[in-house]
Amino acid sequence: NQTVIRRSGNYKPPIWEFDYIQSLNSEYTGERYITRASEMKMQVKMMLDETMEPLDQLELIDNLERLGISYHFEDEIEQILAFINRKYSKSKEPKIKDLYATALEFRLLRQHGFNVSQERFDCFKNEKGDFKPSLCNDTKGLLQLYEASFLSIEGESTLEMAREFTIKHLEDKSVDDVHCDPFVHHALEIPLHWTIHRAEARWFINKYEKRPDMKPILLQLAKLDFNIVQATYLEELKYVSRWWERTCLAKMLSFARDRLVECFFWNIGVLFEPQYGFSRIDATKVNVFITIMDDIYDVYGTFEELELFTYIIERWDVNAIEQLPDYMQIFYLALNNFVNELAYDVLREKGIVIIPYLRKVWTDLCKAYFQEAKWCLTGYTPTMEEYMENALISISAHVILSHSFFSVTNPIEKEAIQCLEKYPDIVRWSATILRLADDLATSSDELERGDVPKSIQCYMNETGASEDESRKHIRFLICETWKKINKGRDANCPFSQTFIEIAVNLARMAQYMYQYGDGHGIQNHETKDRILALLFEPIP
Ligand SMILES: CC1(C)[C@@H]2CC[C@@]1(C)[C@@H](OP(=O)([O-])OP(=O)([O-])[O-])C2
Ligand SMILES: [Mg+2]
Ligand SMILES: [Mg+2]
Ligand SMILES: [Mg+2]
Ligand SMILES: [Mg+2]
Ligand SMILES: [Mg+2]
Repeated sequence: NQTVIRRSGNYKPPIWEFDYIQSLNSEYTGERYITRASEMKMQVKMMLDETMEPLDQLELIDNLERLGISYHFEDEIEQILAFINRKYSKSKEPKIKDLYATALEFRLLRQHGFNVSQERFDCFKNEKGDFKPSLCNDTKGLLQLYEASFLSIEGESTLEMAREFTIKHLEDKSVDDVHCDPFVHHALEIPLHWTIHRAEARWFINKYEKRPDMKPILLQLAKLDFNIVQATYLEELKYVSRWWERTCLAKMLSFARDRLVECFFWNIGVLFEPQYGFSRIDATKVNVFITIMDDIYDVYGTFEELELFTYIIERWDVNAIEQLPDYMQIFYLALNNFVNELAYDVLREKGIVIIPYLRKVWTDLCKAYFQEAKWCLTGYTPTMEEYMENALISISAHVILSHSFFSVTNPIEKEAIQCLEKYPDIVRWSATILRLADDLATSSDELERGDVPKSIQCYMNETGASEDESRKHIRFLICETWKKINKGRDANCPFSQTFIEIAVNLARMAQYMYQYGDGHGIQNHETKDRILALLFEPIP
């Protein structure tokens, strides 16, 4: 047979090898730490009960959330916020005029699903309807108004104006005064509403320690809980790393990205609560299979091989495996085994057969990949609409979220599956942010190596915009999609709050992973440092 020319992704080997991962141990797995943490949680529960002043309650809740320990006190927090929400709507006394308190209360209520109106900020506008310039001296208030503005939905002009007003004045501060409040730099990097819990906790714990009003019990519980949860993650990582080693897929498919730790890391952003360990392990396997399949289509497979592979996957015909080239045979069998194992666990625990649904999402993914391969082969640049219709599938969010849905949902209701199959809004919006954040970070390398034109290039081709203008437009689309996510929370799909949070966290994790370029494929030092801080190094 003629020599086949194959592209290469020039991917570097993994930073952390199997033996290193297996050598990792955390002291925080001991029973005594769990006991100690439970005692401290009781003290914090009492603190929540004894705090009566609304602003103190709001600040305590905000600190618990930023310290990463609010998930232990969800009921108490909901009760306090519901009371504050009821009280506000009834109270006759003049509304609080303090921007900091108003914005903090607004953000926390919106974050927890209370539909409070943006009109609360009208008292901070002048007769022209602009925010009073005098506010730009109130850094604390500006910061809270900035964070609150990211809870906006479409058409909320006051919050849109608040975002522009606060970004302008906060950027001026961070440029003028290098030693300005580290919270300003941190906020301008990523707004709170878009950050993942574990990353914010790791950063905020250090800052909280230096605060004059720091409460020692909160700091100690936050550190201990962070380290206990990290020890849980480490055991899961070692477990799934043994699975990965046993498959030998990294060796046999050496053209693909070997990124087990990164594939696991995605899941501490998406599904961080300790009790979801098995879901994180399965979700890591899903990410590993997607990453390899993506490289089979983007990098290594010849067009004929891809055509045959797509044909066989569409029929999910394991007997036809003989027709595939060796590297596709081993991959397909590994994927088939994984799908069957997951389906077996769900049948045993939840009494429902999910094989047809899993095969469908993998098939849809392959067809979307093959569509991109055809455009790449013919050199066709799709319109933005054509590209996005296909790229919302090829970014694999529906595969990731479908597996998570079956893993965390119990009982699994038929109408929820039917809603999931129709590619519901919450999945589409999460996919949109994942796709756009991915393209912003990975498209330059992908085009250099040879790949389908991505959203940036499609928009440039369609509108004549420059690359900078196109990237700005993509970032604008991410903001607009967040407004849909913010509104869509009370969508009438019968999904659990847990699943909706997972879908929203996938969007957050995408922006986090791609914040400084391709953190997944190129393994930039920011992602490496973050993995060390969140996964390997306990807080001292
Ligand atoms: C899990 C993922 C987010 C999905 C598959 C691997 C990824 C890290 C990313 O990889 P990429 O090559 O950038 O995907 P695409 O741009 O080729 O669709 C797309
Ligand atoms: Mg939760
Ligand atoms: Mg790719
Ligand atoms: Mg691809
Ligand atoms: Mg990409
Ligand atoms: Mg790629």
